[in-house]
Amino acid sequence: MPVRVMKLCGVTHLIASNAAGGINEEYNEGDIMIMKDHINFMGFAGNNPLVGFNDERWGPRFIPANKVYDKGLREEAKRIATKIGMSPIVREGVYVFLGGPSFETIAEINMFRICGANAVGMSTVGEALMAYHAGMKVFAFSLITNKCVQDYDDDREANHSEVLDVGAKRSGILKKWIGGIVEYIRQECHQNGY
Ligand SMILES: O=P(O)(O)O[C@@H]1C[C@H](O)[C@@H](CO)O1
Ligand SMILES: Nc1nc2[nH]cnc2c(=O)[nH]1
Repeated sequence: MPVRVMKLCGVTHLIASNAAGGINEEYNEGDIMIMKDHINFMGFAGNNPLVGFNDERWGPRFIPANKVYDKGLREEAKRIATKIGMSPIVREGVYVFLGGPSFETIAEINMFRICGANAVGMSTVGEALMAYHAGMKVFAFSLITNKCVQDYDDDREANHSEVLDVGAKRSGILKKWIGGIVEYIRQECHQNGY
C-alpha cells in the first residue's frame, strides 16, 4: 500500500488531488474544490480499503470518518488562496467517489446532487482513509474539469481530453498554491520537532 510505505518513511501529511466533475451547478470548469468531506459510494458496496485483517500497528479496527480532511489545513489553504489572489475559484465541498471508468449517467448525477455531493470522481477517498487511519493529516482537493451533464436536453458528453486540458490550464496556479501549503506544513512539522 503506497500510503503505508509513506507512513513507514516518516510522512506525516498527505496532500491528495483529483480531477472531478462539478455537480454543484454554481461550480465552473477550472474551479478548485477543497474536500471537506466525501461520500464513499464504493464503500457502500464493501469496497473500503480498510476491509480485511487489521494490524493494530497501523491503526484501530474501527475509525471515525467525520474528520478525515484536516480543518486546520483547509483553513490555511483558503488563507493562502486569498493571499495569491485565487480565492474566487476556490470552493469547499463534498466529493463522491465512484469506481469509473465510465462517467456518470444523468440519473446518477441527479441522485448524488440530492444526496449532498458537490463533485464526483474516481479516486482519493481510499488513500485519504488509509492515511487518516495511520494517523496522518489529510488535505485533498478536486480540480473541477467539467460541469456534469444533469439535463436530458444537454448534448454535451464528458471526455478525458477536457480533463487533461483543464489540468494543464491550471497547473501554474496550483503549483503556487500547493507550494504555499507545503511550506506551511514544513513550518508546522518544524515546530512539532519532526
Ligand atoms: O485524478 P483522478 O485520477 O481521480 O482523475 C479522474 C479519474 C480519471 O483518471 C480521469 C477521468 O478523466 O479523471
Ligand atoms: N467520475 C468522474 N470523474 C471525473 N473526472 C473528471 N471529470 C469527471 C466526471 O465528470 N466524473
